[in-house]
Amino acid sequence: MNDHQKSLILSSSSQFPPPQGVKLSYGTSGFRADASILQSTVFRVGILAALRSLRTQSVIGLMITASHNQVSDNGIKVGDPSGGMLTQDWEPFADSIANAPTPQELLQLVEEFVAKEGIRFDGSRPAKVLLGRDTRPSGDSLLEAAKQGISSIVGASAVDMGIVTTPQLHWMVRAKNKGLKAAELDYFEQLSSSYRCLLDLIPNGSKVEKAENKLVVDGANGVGSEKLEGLKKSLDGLDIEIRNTGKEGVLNEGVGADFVQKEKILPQEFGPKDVGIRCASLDGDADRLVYFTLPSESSSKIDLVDGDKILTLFAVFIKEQLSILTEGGQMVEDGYHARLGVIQTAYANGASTNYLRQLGLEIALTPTGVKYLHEKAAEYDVGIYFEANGHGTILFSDHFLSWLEAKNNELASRSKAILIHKGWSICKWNGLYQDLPSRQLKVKVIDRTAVVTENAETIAVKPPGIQEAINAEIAKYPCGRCFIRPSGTEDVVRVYAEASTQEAADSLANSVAKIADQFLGSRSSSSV
Ligand SMILES: CC(=O)N[C@H]1[C@@H](OP(=O)(O)O)O[C@H](CO)[C@@H](O)[C@@H]1O
Ligand SMILES: [Mg+2]
Repeated sequence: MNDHQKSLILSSSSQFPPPQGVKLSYGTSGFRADASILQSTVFRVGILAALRSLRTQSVIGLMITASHNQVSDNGIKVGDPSGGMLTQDWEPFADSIANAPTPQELLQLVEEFVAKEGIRFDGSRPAKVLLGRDTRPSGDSLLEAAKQGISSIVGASAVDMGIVTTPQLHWMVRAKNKGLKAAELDYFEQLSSSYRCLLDLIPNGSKVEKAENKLVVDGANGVGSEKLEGLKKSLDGLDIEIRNTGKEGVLNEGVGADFVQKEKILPQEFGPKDVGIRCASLDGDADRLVYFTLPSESSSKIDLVDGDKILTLFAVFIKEQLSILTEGGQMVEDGYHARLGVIQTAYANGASTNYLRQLGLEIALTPTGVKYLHEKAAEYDVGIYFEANGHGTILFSDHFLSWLEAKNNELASRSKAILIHKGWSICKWNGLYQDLPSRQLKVKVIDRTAVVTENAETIAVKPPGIQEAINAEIAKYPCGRCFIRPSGTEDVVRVYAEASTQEAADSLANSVAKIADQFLGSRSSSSV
């Protein structure tokens, strides 16, 4: 690092003093806090992104969003060259620079890290960072802070992709690094043409009834609604109505995937007229999707088709596809066995895990957060991961894809039979298994980091004695399951409970919330 570079970091960072008395950490999905205290953090993550770009000699993504959090919060997360999340190896550096009290200390941390990582400033391939943001009003000024951080690294450039969804930004970063077209229209084109390819596998058009074709989407009053409007234009034959577009309501307030999944009631703007119709909810940055239907006009209680059910549908379908390929000993002939893995977190409904296990699937459990699930899924030839709240995707290994390409003709002619065979409605899909009743609570404690967990967050090892107290409660409930963990996106401890009836799940969650209060010191608790 030359003197010019050092003085650039010192002078620009003096414009962004860190907030006093606050310790931020790169949580489940980047930094999140009240937007008013994030300028300095976002500026510093801008520096980190430019360094990551130099280190990987690739384009890096920065997304300014607080997803499902309330509108006054914001946050920032880094996207790695592959389109995934920032490698976890860099998170300690993110934490340390975010909390460095002075420009001099910040510079020292950067210098040490640059030396450790062997980052070179020879100008051969300058840093490039793609920036995206959700619809939060604080997004504009945080975007400026990120740009300032990026331009504190000599030669680095920031490309503003505007208001985009989180999946769009990840896709754009990946496409850029593969030398492919990476504009928003290219994204829509890829999604719609892939969808058309799937439909083309069904001879004589779709078997789905006209009424089943209608989909009403709750856009969470966020970015997803506008983007879905754009995508709709290139999607023929799908009858999509979008509500909660943000023109009137407030982001994530009584709307969106997080609300729907945790409250299990209709979001705003939905009502008795929607009985029996297939509905879906996105979250604030449109990287979560859950489906639901309203079974009866007399109540706003919904039948939820959550991330676990989406995962199950994919798992059933892909397992069938793989077994077709095995028929006739084809895979054996090749000496190749594709490994299919299903990845869940402790929040997965126990009934889904049982169902998947009965199908003979290999199931892995990771801590909460896409970064953990994605990493685990990448260990398989086909890795399917979903959080119960609707984050997820399917990963195919390069090896599997090239093997599949070689078998292309064979697969195309056989897979038609499977799709015709299905022709499922949302009710049929939902009926794959019955969810166990569950309840989530948040407990506001004095210091949530006092809770330390193990075994994919299913056991609290600190504070001492808390797990024993929780176990004693669980033992009182048939089919009871319960765990606590500190949230990585909000200043709360989360309680999750499952039991054989809703009353029992509620009561177990409430008792364990009280235990959390007693051990950790409460600041008052609330549901969901
Ligand atoms: C119980 C729950 O839904 N937790 C969510 C939530 O994380 P917490 O660390 O629980 O606050 O936000 C994450 C990011 O959106 C998401 O990945 C995760 O599943
Ligand atoms: Mg989100």
